[in-house]
This record gives sequence, structure tokens and C-alpha cells, in this order.
Amino acid sequence: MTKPVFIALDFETVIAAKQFLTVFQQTTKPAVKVGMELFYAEGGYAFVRELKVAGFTVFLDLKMYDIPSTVQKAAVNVGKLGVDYVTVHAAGGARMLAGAVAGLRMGAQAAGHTTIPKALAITQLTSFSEEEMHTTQLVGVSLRESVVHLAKLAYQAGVAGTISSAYESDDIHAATAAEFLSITPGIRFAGDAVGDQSRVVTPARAAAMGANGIVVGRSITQAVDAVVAYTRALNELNGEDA
Ligand SMILES: O=c1ccn([C@@H]2O[C@H](COP(=O)(O)O)[C@@H](O)[C@H]2O)c(=O)[nH]1
Repeated sequence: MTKPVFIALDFETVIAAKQFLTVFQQTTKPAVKVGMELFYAEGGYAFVRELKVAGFTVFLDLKMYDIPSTVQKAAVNVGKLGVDYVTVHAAGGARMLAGAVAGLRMGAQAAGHTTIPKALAITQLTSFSEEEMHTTQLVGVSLRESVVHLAKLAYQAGVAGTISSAYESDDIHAATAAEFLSITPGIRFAGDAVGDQSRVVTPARAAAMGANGIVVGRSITQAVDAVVAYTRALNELNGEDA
């Protein structure tokens, strides 16, 4: 199965996101990720619906994190959108994660969608270095141990996979199950500016490290030719151009 490259549509407005997508032909319709910036923009909710109607695979990256009942009720509404993937913070705990999974299912079924959105648990953000995680969270374990602990928690709560950097993918797989997904942002082509990310690899390295899919924002959206950059990421990830 072809591993997906989710293009992070981190645009200020829906108009800008639509403009960006015009360069992709119907035949090369990419999987897309809508994050907080675009979803909270005017028309963001409706745009997500439009993307689904147009046939895009949609990853809604809302990083839900609240008390279990609030997340469950929010997840019901998100499930009604009929998206394919939704993020929740693993740090919200087992009850919150289970609430999210149940809410997504209830919402999707209530709206008559045949596909139930897959919940993906954020472990440690790819912007964190080991040092920043320690100073921020005061956890006494390594970043890798923290990610694996949160991945196991998410797996046991019924979540479909994790968000982490590719550096942790193999350990996540070893600690969970073959079908449990490791989706990894923090992706750059060799030589690209890292920006605010810390744990960064190329698409080819992500594949070698066990990622099941990658999220790529600026290395595609700010490329001179976004279609070429997207195709390169897809080929590298799937071992055709590494
Ligand atoms: O740990 C995480 C979780 C989510 N993200 C999101 O992925 C993209 C990455 O964008 P780039 O431009 O490729 O850096 C962005 O939407 C983040 O919100 C992440 O980077 N790390």
C-alpha cells in the first residue's frame, strides 16, 4: 500500500488554501491536513466539508485536549464532518482518548458516514528537543521513553496510531501492534530550513525509520513547484526516489 504524504495546509485563509490546491490535477489529488490555523479561519469548517465532497483524504489536526466528557462531545461533532483522521493529545489520558474514539464513532454514524475517523494521538510534538521537553514538562525519562509510554497508553485506549517524529517510529511499532500507525511530521528535504521544528528527517529517512505516513508543510507549500515537491516526498517515502 502506498504510504500517504499529508500536505499541511497551513494557510491564513480558505482562499489561500484553495488557490494552493489549484496546481494539483484531479489525478494527483493529495491527502491534506487541515490544522488549527485554517480550521479556525472564516469558512474553515465548511472548507473541510468541501474537501471531503471533492474526494480528498482529510486529516483534521485539532489536537483535542480537555476533560474526557468535553472531548467526547467535541469528537461527536468532528465525527459528523466525515474526515479520515483526527488528532488528540495522548497526555489527556486514557479516559479522554477512549472518549475521543467513542465520540468520533458516534458522530460519524449519526451523520451516516461509512468511514469512522481514525484518532491519532500526539505524543511529544516534533518541535520539542529532549532538553525542551525536560525543562517544560519536568519528566524524568528520555523523550523516547515518554513517546513510547504515551503510544502504549493510546494503543490501549483504542486509538489508531500516533503522531511523533520518525526517530520514535520503530520503538512505537515494537511497543504496540503491526496495524498501529506511526504518522510523522517534522519532515524536511535535505537542505531545507528547519524553522521551529527540532526532530527533523527527510521523507526517505522517515520511511527507513518505520513511518507509515508523513506530514509535510513548508517543504511543499513554500516550494517553487509544489507538485514536484509533493511527488518527490511521495517517491522518497515509498522507496522510489530515495
Ligand atoms: O508534533 C507535531 C504535530 C503536528 N505538527 C503539524 O505538522 C505540520 C508540520 O508543518 P511543517 O511546515 O512541515 O513544519 C504543522 O501543521 C504542524 O502543526 C507538527 O509539526 N508536529
